[in-house]
Amino acid sequence: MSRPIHVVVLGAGSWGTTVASLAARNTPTLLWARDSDTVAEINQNRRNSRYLGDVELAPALRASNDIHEAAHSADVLVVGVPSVAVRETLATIAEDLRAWVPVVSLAKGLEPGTRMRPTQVVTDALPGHPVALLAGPNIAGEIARGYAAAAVVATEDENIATALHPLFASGVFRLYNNDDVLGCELGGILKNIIAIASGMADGLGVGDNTRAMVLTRGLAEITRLGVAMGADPRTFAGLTGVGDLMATCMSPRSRNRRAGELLASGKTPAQAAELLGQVAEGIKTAPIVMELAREFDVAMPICSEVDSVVAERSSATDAYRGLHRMLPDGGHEAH
Ligand SMILES: NC(=O)C1=CN([C@@H]2O[C@H](COP(=O)(O)OP(=O)(O)OC[C@H]3O[C@@H](n4cnc5c(N)ncnc54)[C@H](O)[C@@H]3O)[C@@H](O)[C@H]2O)C=CC1
Ligand SMILES: O=C(CO)COP(=O)(O)O
Repeated sequence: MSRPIHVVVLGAGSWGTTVASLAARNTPTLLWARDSDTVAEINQNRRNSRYLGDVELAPALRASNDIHEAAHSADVLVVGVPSVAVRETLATIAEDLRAWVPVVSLAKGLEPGTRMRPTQVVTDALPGHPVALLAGPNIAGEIARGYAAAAVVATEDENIATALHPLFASGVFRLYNNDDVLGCELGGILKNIIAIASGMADGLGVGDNTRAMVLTRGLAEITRLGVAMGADPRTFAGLTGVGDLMATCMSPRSRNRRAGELLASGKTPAQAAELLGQVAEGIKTAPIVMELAREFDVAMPICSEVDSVVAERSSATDAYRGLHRMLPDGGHEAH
């Protein structure tokens, strides 16, 4: 009988823990957490209360503090740390990982400085390892609680995608394949910025039509940049495009949407990040996306407004000027 595939997940935040718990229902799975209290809580109480409250994790899930031992035991490695930490985390374990172990990226941001997508960073840090992306409308807290969802395994090698499915899928977590890694990854990265705009809209109390306009025009600018960079336009109509945009812009659990609400209430980006206590990738990604917009000569007016707010050049109210409620006398309501 063949030995089961061992999955190792690096990063025990809300999504890394959720994906590890999904995998642990299918195959032996080890979750690396840098915090020893988190390791103890997962192993003893099947909880990661800092990130997932009272959610009960899969009984078979094990956690460890030892990143080297964890990486050494991996047949499949999942990277669940924020985008800014992907390179340094993988550099730590480059010598521990066996040859050809596939690496699955969960991150939805761009690396400051290089402007690389997380799958590009993986290839750079671990040359020779097949790389895949897991993306889609996947708010961690809901999936951890067992609500149904779907995601896309994006990789250029269909055999790898097919081999990964049984490790993560369940009756309520459906997986699809897509070989447009660029389009799938950009959809997940760029929607975070539109979600900040959507949160600002909620915070300012604009109408539902106004918010729908922002989402629809947001999808248009995501697609424009993606196509200019070489992605397939059809990808943006799927789960990793409009699907993830809808979930993130509408969910009260989305950290990016909540960051937008906090900015609308007058908090600075630093205060918003502090209050969230979890990563909202769009805050750091917005200026990098504007560099790409300039390089590819693509108009991205909504991302530009969000970039101005997170750089503290303007306020959320400024960003929504012209989109406020018109009063009977023809004036505009000030927020
Ligand atoms: N939470 C969600 O619903 C989803 C999140 N994602 C993406 O997954 C990635 C991870 O997000 P979350 O788990 O939500 O983040 P989180 O903020 O909940 O947790 C981040 C984890 O990474 C660790 N970490 C942070 N900086 C680190 C560093 N320098 N070195 C090592 N570990 C570090 C933290 O200790 C924590 O365990 C992000 O790129 C996010 O956009 C993708 C889909 C869904
Ligand atoms: O990417 C996500 C859902 O698919 C998570 O969004 P937030 O990071 O805004 O919570």
